[in-house]
Amino acid sequence: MMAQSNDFQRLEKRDFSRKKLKNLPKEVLTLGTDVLYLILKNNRLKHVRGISALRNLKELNLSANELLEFPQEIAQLKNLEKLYLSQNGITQIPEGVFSQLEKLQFLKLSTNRLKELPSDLGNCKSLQYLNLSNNYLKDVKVLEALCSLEELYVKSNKLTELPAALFLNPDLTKFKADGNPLRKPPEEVCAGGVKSIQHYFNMLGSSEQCVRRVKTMFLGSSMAGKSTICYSLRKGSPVLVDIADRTVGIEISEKQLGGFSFLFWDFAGQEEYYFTHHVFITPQALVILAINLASYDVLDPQSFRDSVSFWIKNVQLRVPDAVVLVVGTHSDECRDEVDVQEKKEDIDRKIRGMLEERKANLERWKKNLEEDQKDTAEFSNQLRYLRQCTEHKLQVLDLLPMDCTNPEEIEKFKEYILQQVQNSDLFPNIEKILPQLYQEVESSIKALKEDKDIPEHGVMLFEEILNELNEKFGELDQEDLQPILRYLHRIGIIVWYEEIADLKETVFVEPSFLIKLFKTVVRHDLKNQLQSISKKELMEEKSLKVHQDKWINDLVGKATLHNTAIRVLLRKSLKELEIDDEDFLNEIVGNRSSDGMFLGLLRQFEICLPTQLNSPLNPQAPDFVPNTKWEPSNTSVYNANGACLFPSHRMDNDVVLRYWGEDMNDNIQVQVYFLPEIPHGFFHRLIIKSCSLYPVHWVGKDHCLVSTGPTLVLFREKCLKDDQLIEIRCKRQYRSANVSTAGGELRPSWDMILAILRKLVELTQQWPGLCLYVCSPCTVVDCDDHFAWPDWKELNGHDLYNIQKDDKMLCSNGHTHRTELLFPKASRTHSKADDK
Ligand SMILES: Nc1nc2c(ncn2[C@@H]2O[C@H](COP(=O)(O)OP(=O)(O)OP(=O)(O)O)[C@@H](O)[C@H]2O)c(=O)[nH]1
Repeated sequence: MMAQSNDFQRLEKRDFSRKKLKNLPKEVLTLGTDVLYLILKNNRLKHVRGISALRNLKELNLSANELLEFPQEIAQLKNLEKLYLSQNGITQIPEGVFSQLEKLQFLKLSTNRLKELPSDLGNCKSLQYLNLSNNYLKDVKVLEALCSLEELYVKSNKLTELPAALFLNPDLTKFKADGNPLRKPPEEVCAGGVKSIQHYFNMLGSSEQCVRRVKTMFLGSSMAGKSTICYSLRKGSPVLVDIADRTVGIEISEKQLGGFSFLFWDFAGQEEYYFTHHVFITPQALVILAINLASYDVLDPQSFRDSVSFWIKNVQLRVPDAVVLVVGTHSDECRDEVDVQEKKEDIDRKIRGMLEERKANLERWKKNLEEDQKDTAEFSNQLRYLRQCTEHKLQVLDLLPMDCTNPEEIEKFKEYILQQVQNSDLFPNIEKILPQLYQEVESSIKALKEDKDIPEHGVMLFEEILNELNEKFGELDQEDLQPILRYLHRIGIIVWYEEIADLKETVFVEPSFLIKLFKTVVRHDLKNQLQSISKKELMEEKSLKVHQDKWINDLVGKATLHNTAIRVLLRKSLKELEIDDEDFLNEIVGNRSSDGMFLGLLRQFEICLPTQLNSPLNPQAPDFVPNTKWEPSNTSVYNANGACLFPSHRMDNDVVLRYWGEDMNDNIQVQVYFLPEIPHGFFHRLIIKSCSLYPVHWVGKDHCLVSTGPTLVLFREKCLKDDQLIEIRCKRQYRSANVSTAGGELRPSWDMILAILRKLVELTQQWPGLCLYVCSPCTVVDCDDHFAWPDWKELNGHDLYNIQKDDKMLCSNGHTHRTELLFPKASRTHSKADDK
């Protein structure tokens, strides 16, 4: 009975993916009415003539092919419930197809070249899932009629407005629209989810306002003159900033100039603050890059790297669609006009060179892929992805020399900025439509700060803000305030982590206070800070000199900072900020039995890794080694509960290499290449993310080792022939001869590698300008060929084990490999597909 039903199912469901098909083979066309599910993804199909013969099809998967025209015959597949057409080059959908597909529930059309939708798409009354992301759509009004829609994705299109009626449908619960030039509702409202959008449209009904806001970020090395320009623009005349008033972290302010509202973010130049940038650097921004011309040296390549290219690459990775105004400050301190001109030309030329180089590198990657056509599916997937990367265009304007002490030049600079933001080629959509209430709440919060109705640190309970605002607005309730605060958080005016249980009641009305707090532990001179703790300060946390010595030793030796030390340092810096409200201090600092808000924030920002201090009974402590007798490395004088590991403080890889040993040729290996480079701080965050999955881990400077049971996985930063990459390696476990050596044995290794890869890909979301290339190298000595991973972009939510079907793979130099050593692959006996 069982066998019969399996046969029957096999007839119903046919999988022809990755067969390098250019036409539908006879074998498919003659399947007739028996087949219900047909998978043709990852082929090279340009058309599917004859498909209408498969009249009973319920599911058709044509994703990742080379279709340029929508296959009209699909209109005759009246039983179709699921249709996949993503990753093709379809430019147009004819009218009259979708009105025929009454049973269609699922439609995936992402990553095509659609500019318009057919008007009869609205007739698909059964449609529950629709994905139109990565197209060129300007209008989705037709979707209003889709009354059963539950999930809708329209990311990365050209949408400026969303139809309000779409959100009247109570079933629509999942919606994503990032990467669109939206004005109504603005992207920041959409990021808050369907409920926020519904609230926005409800509020808009009564009144609306047009806001022309320019998010302006001042970047550049320390002392370049960022604060000077920012303050001077605000005041309208030169403001000389005292060195003692250097920016700590970030300062946020707003200024009305020529009908535009400029929201200024003045970032501190010191590298220590770099980790906070991702919180504030947002899409569609104007970046003012300050470069000190007086100290710039045309002959020293390091000078360009430190003061220009580091920052441009940073912006390019984080905000690939930004406009960068380059300002050469301190021109008055240069030798003469000729010197200024020479430096200007040098910087402009080198910036152009840099941007060209990135383009050329992408082209080189593309060419490599084109030459390497051995597996067409992976080739076209990677190529499509590279094409997407090249679509981002960072615009860097020529350098403007400036003497920030000269009132005329400040005035000229103001005019220059206004001229640029009015240029619709550079800033196509500065206008945003907002309900009046959103604006009113924003200005009321500002007024509360100015009138000192709230404490200077700006840390408030949600309830407190609501009460304060209610005095003004009367009937404002929680449901109204939530989406508005969500929006202000996305804009960067406040910080509110509503998704974190411990923080959801707290709103940071002064985001810069948060960064000042981080400065307590994120600093180069942390050791000096620990040394400077006084006896009295130690006593407050019931600590002794001997503890202080241990804190210093553990910081230097293990890059860990004890939680008690953090509490002492934090208490000290809060006092320096003149915060003496004891309840508030306790809430932020915490105590021996409860963590305090600060530790939660450190975790949220992924600045450090919470770890346990050594304890004789704790096999989860950092130096526990699997399969060996557990012995504590020392018996701590201090047995408080926890500490934080700062990967950036690690100086070498000794501890990692001690447990890893030698690299072996039979290691399972995956390489992830980064273009243009691995972002600053990326690897440390990857360590923090990965180690939180595996409590047994060892952290080094640019190596990290994680383990579960006997399985060890190493990942490290590397540079190979000028290319930067992260390599993930796993040691093979060899079992006794009577155990099958089929793929199942490799599953624990692949599971760990995939877990780290997933974290890596998750992290790259914060750098939309980054290009990745994922591959497994040929492991034969001296062979430099590699096997590209076709589906790494689908790491989340897909079972990669079932993707590769062949048992063996051949590299271009003729070396044969078992597929399960190169890709996650289910063994024949364990394949889920076979079970189905
Ligand atoms: N002579 C002259 N001095 C300038 C000019 N621009 C800035 N300065 C001075 O340079 C010093 C540093 O300027 P800031 O504006 O604080 O520099 P910053 O880039 O904000 O520095 P960080 O806060 O450390 O990131 C201050 O003393 C300014 O007065 C300029 O064009 N000419």
